[in-house]
Amino acid sequence: MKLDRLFTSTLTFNSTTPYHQTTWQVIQSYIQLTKPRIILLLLITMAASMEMAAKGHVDPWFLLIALVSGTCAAGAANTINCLYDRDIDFAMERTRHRPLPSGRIQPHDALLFAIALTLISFTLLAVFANLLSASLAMVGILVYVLVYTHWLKRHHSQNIVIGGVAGAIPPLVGWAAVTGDLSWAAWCLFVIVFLWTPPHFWALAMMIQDDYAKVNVPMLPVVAGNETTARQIFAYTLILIPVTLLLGYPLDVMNLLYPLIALVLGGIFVHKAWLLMQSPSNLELARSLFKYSIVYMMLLSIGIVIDCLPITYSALNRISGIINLLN
Ligand code: HEM
Ligand SMILES: CC(C)=CCC/C(C)=C/CC/C(C)=C/COP(=O)(O)OP(=O)(O)O
Repeated sequence: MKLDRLFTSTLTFNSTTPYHQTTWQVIQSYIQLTKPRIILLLLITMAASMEMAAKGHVDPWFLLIALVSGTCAAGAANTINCLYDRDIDFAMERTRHRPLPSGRIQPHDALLFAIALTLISFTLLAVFANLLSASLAMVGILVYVLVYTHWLKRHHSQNIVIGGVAGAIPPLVGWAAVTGDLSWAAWCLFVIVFLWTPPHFWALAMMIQDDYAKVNVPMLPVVAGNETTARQIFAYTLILIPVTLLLGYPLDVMNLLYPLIALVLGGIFVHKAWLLMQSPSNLELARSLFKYSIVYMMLLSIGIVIDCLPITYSALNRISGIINLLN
């Protein structure tokens, strides 16, 4: 597999079919190319990291600029992934209607779009935040494109474990943008997203493994079967819970609310993974786990933000004051 596939305008399918579209349809196609729903969750993890780093005092304009930069970096990474994978995307039912395989966007236009997004992202972060956060965003793009998409996705069943590093980088970008460096707490958030990725993706891969098998992508359920995949999913969710609690103790960057939220959300995650491990061929359980993985990461990040807000801190102080009075 060569990287020059990014620059060739045709592959094994007809990607140059003339396609008539209105301006709004063209805009929609470009937005689709960036996989916007995935970006939203990436941004939520990044925002949580920023609030944690600033103890709930991030300037709203700075937050906005950082999130726009994050959107551009992730959008660029996803666009290049769509460009590289347009042959297998054409062959799979789930992805056949994406802008490149369906011919709504031409490969060279997608490449220019990705380059523009990359430049915007780097410039915004370098100018309004710092060079460390800008460089980390570039590392995110490189890991996703080179390590995951190019080297691992089509060649190794642990592709998404190592490739998951890319999806875990936005919290590092967020923390670095606020503080100019990286602390243990930032790395802890990185590890949380890293450990969350295999259960998130393998649950989905169990449902769509026939598609992956058809295009010879060695996702774990295709290569090792549902039983092994469900066991590995369970192991990752189990390790995830204590790691989420590290933010409370010993890192001490969270108050009391966060550990409670992390325990409840983690308990549900492990329970769902346990049920799947008991019946690995039950794809309804896999679907439920995949959907919950998204809710989990969203609520955990929101939990971090709420816990960091000064208003939560003063409310908790007031409650503990009342409890002390009652005693
Ligand atoms: C290497 C790591 C990852 C892989 C291989 C992966 C793979 C996937 C795939 C194949 C889908 C289905 C997309 C579709 O149907 O078009 C999906 C959905 C999703 N992923 Fe991931 N993912 C990864 C990491 C992440 C990360 C780090 C996040 C955010 C923190 C994330 C958030 C989401 C969300 C929100 C959806 C649902 C999108 C929708 O509603 O259509 N993913 N993921
Ligand atoms: C800081 C920074 C820029 C980080 C980039 C992080 C990033 C874009 C993560 C995306 C993870 C993801 C959606 C993988 C799916 O790819 P896939 O090719 O397996 O999915 P597909 O089969 O749906 O195309």
